[in-house]
Amino acid sequence: MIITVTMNPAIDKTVEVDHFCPGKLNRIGYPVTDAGGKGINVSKALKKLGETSIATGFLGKAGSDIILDVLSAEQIQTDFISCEGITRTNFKLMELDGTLTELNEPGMTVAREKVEELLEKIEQYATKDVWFVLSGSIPEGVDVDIYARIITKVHQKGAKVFVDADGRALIEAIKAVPDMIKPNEAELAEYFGIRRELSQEEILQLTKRLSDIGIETVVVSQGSRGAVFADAGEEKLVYQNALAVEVHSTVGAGDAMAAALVYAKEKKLPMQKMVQLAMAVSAGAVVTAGTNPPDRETIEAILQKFYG
Ligand SMILES: Nc1ncnc2c1ncn2[C@@H]1O[C@H](COP(=O)(O)OP(=O)(O)O)[C@@H](O)[C@H]1O
Ligand SMILES: O=P(O)(O)OC[C@H]1O[C@](O)(COP(=O)(O)O)[C@@H](O)[C@@H]1O
Repeated sequence: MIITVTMNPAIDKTVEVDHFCPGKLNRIGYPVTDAGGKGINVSKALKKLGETSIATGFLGKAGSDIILDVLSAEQIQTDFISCEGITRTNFKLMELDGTLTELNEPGMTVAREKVEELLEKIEQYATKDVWFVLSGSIPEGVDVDIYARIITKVHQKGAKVFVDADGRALIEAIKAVPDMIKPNEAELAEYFGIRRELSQEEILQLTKRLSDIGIETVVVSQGSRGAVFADAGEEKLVYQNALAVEVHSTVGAGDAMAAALVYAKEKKLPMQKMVQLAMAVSAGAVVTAGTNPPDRETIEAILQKFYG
């Protein structure tokens, strides 16, 4: 069983523009509106892979219907805690050359008792057959070490944890040694306090350093440059080029990759299959408009084309 936890869901509005001109009037077409937030995207991508999950976390009362309607239409089980406030809207501008500009709102403020409610809920779900997906930013009112607290609690019950976060939340989560993480290049650099672009050699070295902490699977995604995979069962790091596909929207590509990774772990697939699935599902998300994950046919077609 996979439980996705989204502390800060979002209604994503993605718009494709030829070229975005900062400081100028930019007229846009109709945006694609999606139910987003990292864990929610993972649940949606898992569904396309034929895997069920339960989506939990916090939802701001205003705007929650948009997210709940989408998840219900996709037959994804939900168990959110309703909070006062507005579910945020995040704006994404996709340019023809593949540049993505994101404007993410901070989200609602969560009351202390709601945090305790969520922790209790999560503890009840935790058994040795469960993978938790802790993904995305932490809203106001929630301590930044919440992911670390959850990891420690559910590990005691034998559950496994995947974390996709940035900044302080990632630093704290890593202290509790999750089972799998997927930082992107920028998050990797930030974690190690490096304020410049990393060379490929450095990315490999830093991936290895994270793996040496004891995190079973470390994947560093590098956008159009591909990804590096480190798995405790394997001696070598694996680097994969991104698959050459037509780019429509890179929003949600990281979450699609996260879904493929957790799916592969849950199904105990060998590393090579995990790598191929992660590359194909994330490439599929890039081909698909807006935040949405690729459908099954798109994934199968990409797997067939690139891996035979
Ligand atoms: N332009 C692209 N072409 C092909 N694949 C891509 C492209 N951008 C992203 N991907 C795929 O999606 C994965 C995740 O993208 P990335 O941007 O690194 O994640 P995040 O959204 O978490 O920052 C990449 O490792 C790659 O497999
Ligand atoms: O919680 P955060 O870090 O603000 O991220 C939320 C945003 O990330 C997304 O989940 C997309 O993430 P990726 O592009 O990394 O897959 C959007 O749906 C959402 O707007």
